[in-house]
Amino acid sequence: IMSHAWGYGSNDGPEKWAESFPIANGPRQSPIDIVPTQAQNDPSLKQLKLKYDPATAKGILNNGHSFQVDFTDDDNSSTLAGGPVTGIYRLRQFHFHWGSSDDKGSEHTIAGTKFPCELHLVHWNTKYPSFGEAASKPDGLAVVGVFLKIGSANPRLQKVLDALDDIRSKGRQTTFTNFDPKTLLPASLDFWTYEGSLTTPPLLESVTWIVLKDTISVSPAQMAKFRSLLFTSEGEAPSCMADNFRPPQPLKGRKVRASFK
Ligand SMILES: NS(=O)(=O)c1ccc(C(=O)N2CCc3cc(O)c(O)cc3[C@H]2c2ccccc2)cc1
Ligand SMILES: [Zn+2]
Repeated sequence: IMSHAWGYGSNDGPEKWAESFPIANGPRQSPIDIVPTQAQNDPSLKQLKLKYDPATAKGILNNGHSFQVDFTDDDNSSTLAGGPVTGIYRLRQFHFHWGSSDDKGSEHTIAGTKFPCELHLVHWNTKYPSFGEAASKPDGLAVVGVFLKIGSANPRLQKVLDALDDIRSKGRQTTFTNFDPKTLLPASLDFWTYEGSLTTPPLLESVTWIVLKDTISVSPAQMAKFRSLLFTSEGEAPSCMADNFRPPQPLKGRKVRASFK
């Protein structure tokens, strides 16, 4: 069968995904609206341990939905452990979701507040042989979410943003080496956590979400750089890559825990 081309437009966007991916209406879908006053502090949550080796950075790709920086994941050089997870998860890639204007763009929201951009660092559980295997298991993936807030220009984003000129259209990729994603994280690793899913098709319910409470800054000019990318391939009528976010999904009884008071 034709692989269903999904997107973020009115004909192929989040309101249509359930037609090809019925799990879109499942019990543990992401993102969600996080309501801090309803999150329960869990003292049993361990400190988040992120160990990233800049040498594992490999390339940067425009995949037609976002852009992602890919990492070599054939050993435990770049890993996540602690926090809400058991065992060791390997960093696979990071990517972003953003809006066409600064008043929207994030996938998770905080008591209804939207941020202009959200960073996702995707890790897979090494108890499984590969990312693809892990992606279909309930404890297969762990994604760290970081909100970007409009403020002063963030110098740590610059290397990523400068690479976007080479991957303007869908399918373009270029090498991207010697980059430490830890430089993209806020000072505090305080987090909320809940059991959820991929926020893009196939929407697999395999993600332990770890959403950081603190934000990192991004300037309006830097946001404009994100919006200079295209959803479309070279030769197609150009369509600006923006509003590539899924709206919050029903909590369906799930508990959100906080690592902090
Ligand atoms: N937003 S998110 O939930 O953090 C997310 C995490 C991982 C992925 C991911 O790495 N992949 C692999 C590349 C890919 C390409 C697609 O065109 C697509 O529709 C989905 C993905 C997902 C994916 C993950 C797991 C199984 C299949 C695909 C995507 C989104
Ligand atoms: Zn994402």
